[in-house]
Amino acid sequence: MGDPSIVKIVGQKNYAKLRSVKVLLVGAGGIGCELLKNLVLMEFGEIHVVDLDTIDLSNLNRQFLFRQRDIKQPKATTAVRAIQHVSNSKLVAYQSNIMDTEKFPLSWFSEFSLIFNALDNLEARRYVNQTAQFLHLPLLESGTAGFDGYIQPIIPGQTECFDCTTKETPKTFPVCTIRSTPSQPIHCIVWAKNFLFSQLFASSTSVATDEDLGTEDPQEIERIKQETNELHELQEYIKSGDNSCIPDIITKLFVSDIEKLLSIENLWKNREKPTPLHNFEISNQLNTDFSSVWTLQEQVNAFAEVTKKLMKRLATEKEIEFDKDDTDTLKFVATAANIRAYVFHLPVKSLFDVKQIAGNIIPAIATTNAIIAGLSSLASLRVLNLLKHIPPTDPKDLYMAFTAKASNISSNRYLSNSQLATPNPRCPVCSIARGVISLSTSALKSITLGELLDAIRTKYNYPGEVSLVDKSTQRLLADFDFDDLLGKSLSDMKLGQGSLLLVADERDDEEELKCSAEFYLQLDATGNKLRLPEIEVLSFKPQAMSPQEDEPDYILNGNGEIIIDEDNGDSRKRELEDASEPAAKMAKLDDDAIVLLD
Ligand SMILES: Nc1ncnc2c1ncn2[C@@H]1O[C@H](COP(=O)(O)OP(=O)(O)OP(=O)(O)O)[C@@H](O)[C@H]1O
Ligand SMILES: [Zn+2]
Repeated sequence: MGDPSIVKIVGQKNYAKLRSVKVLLVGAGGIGCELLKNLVLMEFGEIHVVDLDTIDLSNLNRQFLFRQRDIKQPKATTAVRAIQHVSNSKLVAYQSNIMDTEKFPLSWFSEFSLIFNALDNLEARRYVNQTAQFLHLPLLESGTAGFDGYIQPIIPGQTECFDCTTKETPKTFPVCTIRSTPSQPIHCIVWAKNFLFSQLFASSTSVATDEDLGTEDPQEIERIKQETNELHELQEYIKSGDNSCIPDIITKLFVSDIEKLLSIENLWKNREKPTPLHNFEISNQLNTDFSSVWTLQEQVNAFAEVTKKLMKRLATEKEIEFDKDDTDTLKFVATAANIRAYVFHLPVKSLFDVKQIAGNIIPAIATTNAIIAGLSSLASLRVLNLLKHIPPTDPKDLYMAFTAKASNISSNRYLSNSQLATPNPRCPVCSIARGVISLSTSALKSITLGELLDAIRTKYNYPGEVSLVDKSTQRLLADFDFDDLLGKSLSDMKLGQGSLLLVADERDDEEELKCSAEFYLQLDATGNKLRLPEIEVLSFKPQAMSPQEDEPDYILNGNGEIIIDEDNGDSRKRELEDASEPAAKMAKLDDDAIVLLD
C-alpha cells in the first residue's frame, strides 16, 4: 500500500514502480542530506549514497543528519545511519570518490535509473555528467550558493548536458599583480595562500619559464624568478626547524623583497610606493578575537607565533596543505596577507574575513539547499514518468529552475524556470557517440590495436583517416601517418578494464565528416571475445557550424559560477529582461556578474 501521501501523488500503479527504482545520490553535504531525506520519504526502492568526505564542525548548521558526535565520521555512512530508522528504502553508503574507476566502473553506474548530483566542484560534476552520457542515464544536476540555487535535469541525447555551456574556472589574477603590485586586499591573500604558504609548507616549485607573468618588463620578470628561488631557500630554513630564523623570514618578505620592488622604478610611476617594514619587533602580545581587525604589531606577533608552530608541525607532517578550517594555516595566511597589505597601504582584514575569502566561502543557507533539493526530488518524478496526472514526459517540457537572485525575470518572484535547451552540437562531451566495448581477458592479449581499430572502422563506417587516442592517459595510439603501435596487443598498450578510447575522423576538406566516438573497455566474464556496441555514429557538415551558432549568453560554472558572456549575451539578456512569461534563463547577477554556487 505505501505511504498514503506519496501514493496520492504518484498513484498506486506508479508507486509499485517507484519501489523498484534504484537511484544514485552523489554528495552527502548541504543539498545531499536534504535530498536523501526527501528520497527516503518518497520511498524510492534503493538509494545509494557516495561521498568522499568526513563531517566538519562547520557542516552542522545545515547538514541536519549530522550531530556533534559525528565530527570526523564519514558523511555517507553517517547520513544513512541517521535516517535508516525511518526508511522504507534500501540504503547503501560508500565513503569514496565517485571518480574512482576501480570501485565504480561504468557497469556499476548502469544499475541505476537516475543520478542526483549534490556536489560542490566542477571536476566531479563533469565526471558524473560524462558517465551519465555514456550510459544514457538521466541526471539531476544541482547547486547552491547563499540565496542562489539551480537544478538542471539532463536527459542524454535530448537536452543540453552540463558541458554544453562553457564552464569558467574561478577568477585568477596576473602573476605580476600578486607578486609585485597588489592593489586590493584579495591580491595579498592570494599571494599569502597560493604563493607564500604553498612554497614554504606544501611544495617547492620554481617559476616555470613559460608561466604567464602578466608583465613584459625584463627587470620585473627577473625579480619574480629570483624571488621564487630565494623562497626556496627560506623553505630550507623552515624545514630546519630553527626558530631563530623567524625575524629573517619577516625581513626577507616585508623588507628586502619590498626594497627590490622599489628599485624597479617603472612600477611606481603611476602607483603609490609600498613602505618596507623597517624596525619591526616581535612580542608575546597576541589578539585572539578572530572577528576584529588586528594592529600591525598584533599581526607580526601572530605571524611569528604561528610560523613557529607550523615549523614544528612540518617536522612530523612533511607537507601541510592550506585548509580554512586549520587555524594554524589560516592564521599564517591571514597575518602574512595583512602585513603585506600594511606595506602596500591597503585595507587590512579580520581573520574571519580572510577565512571567507581564502576558503572561497559564500555562506551556505539551509533554506536554499532545502528548496533546491525539493525541486530536484520533484523533478525526479517527472523524469521517471511517475506523476499520476501528468502525461509521459517529453524532455522538451522539462525545466531548469533557479531561486530568486539567480533570475533576472522578476524581482518579486522567488523561483523562476527556463525550458531546457537541446544538446549543443559543438559540446565536447555530448556531441560524441558513446558505447561500451566488451571483451574477454584473453582477447586483451590476442587482439592487436590494428585489429580493434579495423573492427571499429568497419562497424561504424569510419574512413581510413582516423585517429585513435587513449583518453585515460591522453596518448595518441594511431593516426593516418602514425601506425607504429598497430601491431601491439591491447595489453601491451596497457589497455584494459575502464580504458577510454576516442576515435575521430581526421579527413580534411570533406563536406561531411563522421562524428567522433568514445568507447569504454569492459572485461566480459561471459566469454565474448570482442563485442562492439550497437550505437549509431552520425555524420555532420563541418562548415555548417559557424562560431556564433547558438552561443549561450550565460555560463553555469560547476565550481561554480554563473557568468554572463559579455560579448554575446547583451541582446539576449535584454530579451530576457523584457520577457514576463514564461520565465527564462537566469541573468540577474551581483555587480561583478559572478555568483558562486556549490
Ligand atoms: N569526487 C567526489 N566524490 C564524492 N563526493 C564528493 C566529491 N566531490 C565532492 N563531494 C562531496 O560533495 C559534497 C558537497 O556538499 P557541500 O557543497 O555542502 O560541501 P561541504 O564540503 O559539505 O561544505 P563546505 O564546502 O561549505 O564546507 C561534500 O560532502 C563533498 O564531500
Ligand atoms: Zn553537452
